[in-house]
Amino acid sequence: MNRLKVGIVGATGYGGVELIRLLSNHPHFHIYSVYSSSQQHVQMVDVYPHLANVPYTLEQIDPVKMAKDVDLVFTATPSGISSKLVPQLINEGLKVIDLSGDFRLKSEELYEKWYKKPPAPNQYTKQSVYGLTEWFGEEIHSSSFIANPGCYPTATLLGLAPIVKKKLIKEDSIIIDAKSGLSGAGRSLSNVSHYAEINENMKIYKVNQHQHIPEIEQVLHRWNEQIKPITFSTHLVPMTRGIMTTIYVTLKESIGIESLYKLYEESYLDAPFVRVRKQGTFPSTKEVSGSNYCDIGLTIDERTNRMTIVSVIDNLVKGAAGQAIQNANLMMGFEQQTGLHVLPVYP
Ligand SMILES: NC(=O)C1=CN([C@@H]2O[C@H](COP(=O)(O)OP(=O)(O)OC[C@H]3O[C@@H](n4cnc5c(N)ncnc54)[C@H](OP(=O)(O)O)[C@@H]3O)[C@@H](O)[C@H]2O)C=CC1
Ligand SMILES: CC(=O)N[C@@H](CCC(=O)OP(=O)(O)O)C(=O)O
Repeated sequence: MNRLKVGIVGATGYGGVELIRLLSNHPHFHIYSVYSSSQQHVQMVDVYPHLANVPYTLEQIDPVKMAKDVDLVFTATPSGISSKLVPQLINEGLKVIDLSGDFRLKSEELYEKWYKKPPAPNQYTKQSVYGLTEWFGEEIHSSSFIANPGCYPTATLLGLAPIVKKKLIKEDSIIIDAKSGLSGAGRSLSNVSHYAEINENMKIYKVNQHQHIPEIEQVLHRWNEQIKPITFSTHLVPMTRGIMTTIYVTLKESIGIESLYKLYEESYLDAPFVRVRKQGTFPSTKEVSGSNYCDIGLTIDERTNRMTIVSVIDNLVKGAAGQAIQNANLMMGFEQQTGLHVLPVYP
């Protein structure tokens, strides 16, 4: 079988370089071109010395030429850039998986409010399918344009889906306490990601203003219209990769822990990348690092009737490049695991 030719825009960033790592093992996708807005005719090895044996040279972003060269493009570009670039790629007939937040929110007002940027043209946002693979697989399969989910929403929504869909929780009770490693902020340096600022430190940021709040609420409403606004806090922790979301919800009625485990296990029976942990155990970020897994642990506090759900992912894999490839697999009719059979890197 001829391999499908794919292109990567933003290959010099963390999402892009993770796409290169994972696609290098893919039996059906072949990285044909990598593109950059700032560096052309530069070899990838000169940007990333760890890619010493990778032959790619950065090319100019030219939608017309791209459409002649490749079948599918991953855009690992910042929000505000994808909104302008992706429509050009779609107009050229390319299939697109966009890793940014530009096409995830269906409401232009919400995008402007939370991203503080002009929204993408509505006709393209309407076409996009939200790529939370485990729950929207059928739509993804019949789509040619995916808005790949944010990293925090991926961990949060996979943790909440079974109980929200079954309407088991009080609708105004969702609190999400989330932590991320530094690579979640991308490759460009800021004061926040300065070693001296983050080493042996922990910081809360974007308090009640995080752009992933409306993304999470949009999906929760698809599952249960009665869900009320969530409380969602994000923290930077001194590690390179990983996201942990600790989610608190109040149950409407008391439910045995055995029944909850049964619900989660049944919900993810056909989801090879979601691992519901054994009762009484909780996942840590290192236990999924470098892999496409989302690991979930659960418990109920019988004194308060509150449930605690812990969901961990690698932000660059299941939170970005891995899920993007999982979606590309479904879109092209391959098994979702194709090319993603990697165990976590431990320790
Ligand atoms: N890091 C993460 O964990 C996650 C990131 N995302 C999203 O994925 C996208 C990429 O993130 P990430 O890789 O971390 O970011 P980085 O900052 O590491 O890389 C982004 C890349 O975008 C390219 N770029 C910048 N400006 C332009 C432009 N005007 N036109 C075309 N390309 C441009 C740059 O490459 P060049 O200069 O070579 O063009 C840059 O290397 C973002 O939208 C991010 O929000 C989503 C989930 C998780
Ligand atoms: C650690 C860190 O800074 N993480 C980033 C994740 C950004 C991201 O992925 O943005 P979009 O999903 O909106 O594209 C943040 O919290 O803003």
